[in-house]
Amino acid sequence: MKVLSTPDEMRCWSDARRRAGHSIGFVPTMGALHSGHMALVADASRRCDDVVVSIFVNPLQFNEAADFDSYPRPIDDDVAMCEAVGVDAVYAPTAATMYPSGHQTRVVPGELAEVMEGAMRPGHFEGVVTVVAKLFGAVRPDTAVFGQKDYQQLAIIKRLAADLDMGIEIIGHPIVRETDGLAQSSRNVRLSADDRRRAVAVPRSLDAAVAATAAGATPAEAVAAAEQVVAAEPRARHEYTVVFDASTLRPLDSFDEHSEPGSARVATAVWFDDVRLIDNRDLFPDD
Ligand SMILES: Nc1ncnc2c1ncn2[C@@H]1O[C@H](COP(=O)(O)OP(=O)(O)OP(=O)(O)O)[C@@H](O)[C@H]1O
Ligand SMILES: CC(C)(CO)[C@@H](O)C(=O)[O-]
Ligand code: BAL
Repeated sequence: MKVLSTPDEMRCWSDARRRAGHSIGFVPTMGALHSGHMALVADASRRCDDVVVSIFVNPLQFNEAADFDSYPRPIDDDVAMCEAVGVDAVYAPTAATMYPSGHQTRVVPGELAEVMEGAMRPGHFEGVVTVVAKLFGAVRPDTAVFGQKDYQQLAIIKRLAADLDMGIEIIGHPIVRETDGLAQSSRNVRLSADDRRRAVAVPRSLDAAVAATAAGATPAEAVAAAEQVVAAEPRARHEYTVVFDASTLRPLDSFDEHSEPGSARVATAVWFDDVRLIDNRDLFPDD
């Protein structure tokens, strides 16, 4: 497995693979890898001949300096994990390589970035879309796999690839959960043992929204059912719960045209101390 650290090295590797007739699958990450990331890698390797994983904690997408500083960075473990599952190349540039002095171009996302995470984290998606465009430019993948855990990010990146004619297939991989239902996330390691147990309130709140919807609730009632579960957990600080159209991400007032699987979702953000957890679910699951 190759570990590459500049865009030129990355492009050169990728061009050679493509000349050899290989297709390239790409999994962009910020490191602190867990089995959720490994599921994305497995997905990419089923679809493509070679798999590239990028590891870069992108300063441009952090709207809080403390969150950036405390983001876990176990780079040696991450590289070992990639090697163990047969990743072909890790792209791990430094911030100075990605954003050398004089770097000034930004990619601006559209309306999809204005709600939920975009409303709560000003500038976040401009940072995400800019770095993903740069990573795509260095890796030049045929296919890129993103997690549905960051559902809004996935929708925005699908638009990025389509709107900028990138010719890259964007795949959304289902959320990988711990046995108690908590979505796997790099930030989970920052929860205390007690908060980790209590954090199950986050997926349970989404379960409550799904159950309420199945019982005929309106979107507002489904949100209230979810919020009630979080409110019952004294260590949790609720930030938002939204029921939205799965394609446009617009909040829903009614389910009149949204009763099919995949048509409407619920998303939430909840804090435990200084750790912010996000999660989302299909409101009309077909299982
Ligand atoms: N539990 C999961 N299931 C599916 N995909 C996931 C999961 N966790 C992360 N991903 C995906 O992995 C990719 C890289 O995410 P990232 O490196 O930010 O990890 P993370 O666990 O989401 O960390 P955090 O949310 O704490 O920043 C993203 O496409 C993300 O959606
Ligand atoms: C896509 C991404 C790697 C861009 O930094 C990041 O937002 C993430 O890990 O989801
Ligand atoms: N996985 C989302 C990246 C972020 O929280 O910045």
